[in-house]
Amino acid sequence: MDQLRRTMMFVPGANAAMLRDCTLYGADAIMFDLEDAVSMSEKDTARVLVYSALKTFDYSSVETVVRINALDAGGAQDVEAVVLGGVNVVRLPKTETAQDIKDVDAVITKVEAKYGITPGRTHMMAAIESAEGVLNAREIAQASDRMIGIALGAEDYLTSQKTYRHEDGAELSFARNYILHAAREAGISAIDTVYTDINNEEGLIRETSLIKQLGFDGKSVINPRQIPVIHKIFAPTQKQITKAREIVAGLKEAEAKGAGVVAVKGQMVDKPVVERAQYTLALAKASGLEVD
Ligand SMILES: CC(C)(COP(=O)(O)OP(=O)(O)OC[C@H]1O[C@@H](n2cnc3c(N)ncnc32)[C@H](O)[C@@H]1OP(=O)(O)O)[C@@H](O)C(=O)NCCC(=O)NCCSC(=O)C[C@@](O)(CC(=O)O)C(=O)O
Ligand SMILES: [Mg+2]
Repeated sequence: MDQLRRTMMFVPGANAAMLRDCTLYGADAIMFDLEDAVSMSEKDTARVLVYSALKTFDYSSVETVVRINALDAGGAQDVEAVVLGGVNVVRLPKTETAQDIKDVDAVITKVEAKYGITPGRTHMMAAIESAEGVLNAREIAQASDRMIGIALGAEDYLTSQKTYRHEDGAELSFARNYILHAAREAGISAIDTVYTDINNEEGLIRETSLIKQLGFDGKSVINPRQIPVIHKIFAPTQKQITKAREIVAGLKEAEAKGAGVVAVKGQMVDKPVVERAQYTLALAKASGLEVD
């Protein structure tokens, strides 16, 4: 299956201990932050620390992402440092237009050429954090071949919308659905926003269940305690795994008989049902569950 992105954990770039220990908690991706989790006075230090961490520590068990600053606020230096450090994905915050992505793409292309790095090796993703960004999500998602995902940044987005987080998430409904459609149209990942109330496990479960139901690939997280909660919700249940196995076996039987459609325990099984079953089994396997 595609790269698992159930959890993408923000790690403040100026915190050396967190940079060292962040792989211990089992997140699918680690997102080193050079933007809002770093004070203005620590921006240069954080850039150097993240570069050194990428060069020094073994992050091979995770996907590495760096949230850079805007290009006119130190972002160009951020890109040079982290592309040279070998990061997997550069995340642009507060993306408003496709041109924002093209501009960062051009800087990455220059840096890859300057240091003899395989062209296109560095991937990109966009965080969408404003009304303009949401409305341009389709063009943003397709702005570069480097794009692997788009994410909602709800804290900034809701500030721009003149509202705040509510329990039922109604205020995020349009942005979530639009971003998800834009990601699916482009064939890239859709990552939901952070849940900031770190001691509220019930709220995290409610929000994660909702975004999984919508079809998101995962969430940005800010604290290691959120990771197992989210992974548990994304893991298929034993009942879903059993059903998926029956469907895949049913298809094999149908193929052997030369039929395109078959009924498994009273349910019609055709191509989309089989694709979903195969995805369930791949997700179960990736979640470390027994599938055979
Ligand atoms: C919240 C808190 C201070 C709580 O700390 P506490 O220490 O009370 O937590 P504890 O649970 O006690 O920690 C137990 C152990 O885990 C270690 N540990 C904790 N967190 C860790 C971590 N993240 N990475 C690695 N290690 C970690 C800790 O060091 C300790 O290690 P040890 O001492 O060895 O036991 C801490 O988590 C934290 O700083 N989080 C990151 C915050 C952040 O990055 N915000 C910016 C991104 S959002 C944004 O910008 C909005 C957005 O832009 C988003 C979008 O765009 O998507 C939008 O607009 O919506
Ligand atoms: Mg933000």
